[in-house]
Amino acid sequence: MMRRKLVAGNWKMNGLVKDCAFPKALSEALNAEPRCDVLLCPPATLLSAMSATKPDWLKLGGQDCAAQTSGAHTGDVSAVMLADLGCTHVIVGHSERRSDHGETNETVKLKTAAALDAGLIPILCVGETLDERESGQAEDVVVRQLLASLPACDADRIVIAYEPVWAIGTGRTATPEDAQAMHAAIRSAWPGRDADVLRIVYGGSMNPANAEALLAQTDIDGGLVGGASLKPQNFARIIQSAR
Ligand SMILES: O=C(CO)COP(=O)(O)O
Repeated sequence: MMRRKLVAGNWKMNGLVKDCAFPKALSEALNAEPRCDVLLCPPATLLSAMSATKPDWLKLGGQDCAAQTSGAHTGDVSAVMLADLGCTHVIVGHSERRSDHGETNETVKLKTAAALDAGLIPILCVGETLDERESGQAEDVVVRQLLASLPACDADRIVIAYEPVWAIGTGRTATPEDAQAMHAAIRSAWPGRDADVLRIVYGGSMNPANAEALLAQTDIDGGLVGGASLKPQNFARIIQSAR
């Protein structure tokens, strides 16, 4: 099964209006249209401006969405609002949302369902802590987290991001072999019969130096890139390593 790779940038809480020049700089750094899907998830404040100026091949996504569609939820942004701005994807259940905002698997499941209802492709994040890995429970923890956060869904309507918590922003990456083993475990745990079309991307200190080896693994269908997506040159080199 050939799954088209997806390289996504998660800017987290970084980026000001001046950074809307990023898509142009990225196009220049790439030189040619990418051979994989490329997604950028800037902060919600920049989505409208970027949506107006981005090239067609660059997809836009939110970093989170509310579980509800609209109403009295001060400060929240709904999946419908993201779709309205031209977003095609939204990250849900990132470990920073789980820890900063106390999001549970149940919350993440509702948000994932809201994204699907709005016609967005959720990028559902799962990952173990260092303690969980060192005590040999990583695969069990991740599979349990996935099944508890996943609403009924076809595999071609969702992306799973495996992001080991200990690898996020630490400069410490999972080895290609460990990441491959986890991605294979996620694929075997997929509850539907369509697991072969499920895209599973890796996140956690992915950079231009380690991307190629990670992306060459059979079950690694792309990357969710934090820090290295902030500079057009770095992000372009990761995109170029995805074939
Ligand atoms: O959390 C991440 C992407 O969602 C990964 O962040 P870093 O690439 O900065 O480690």
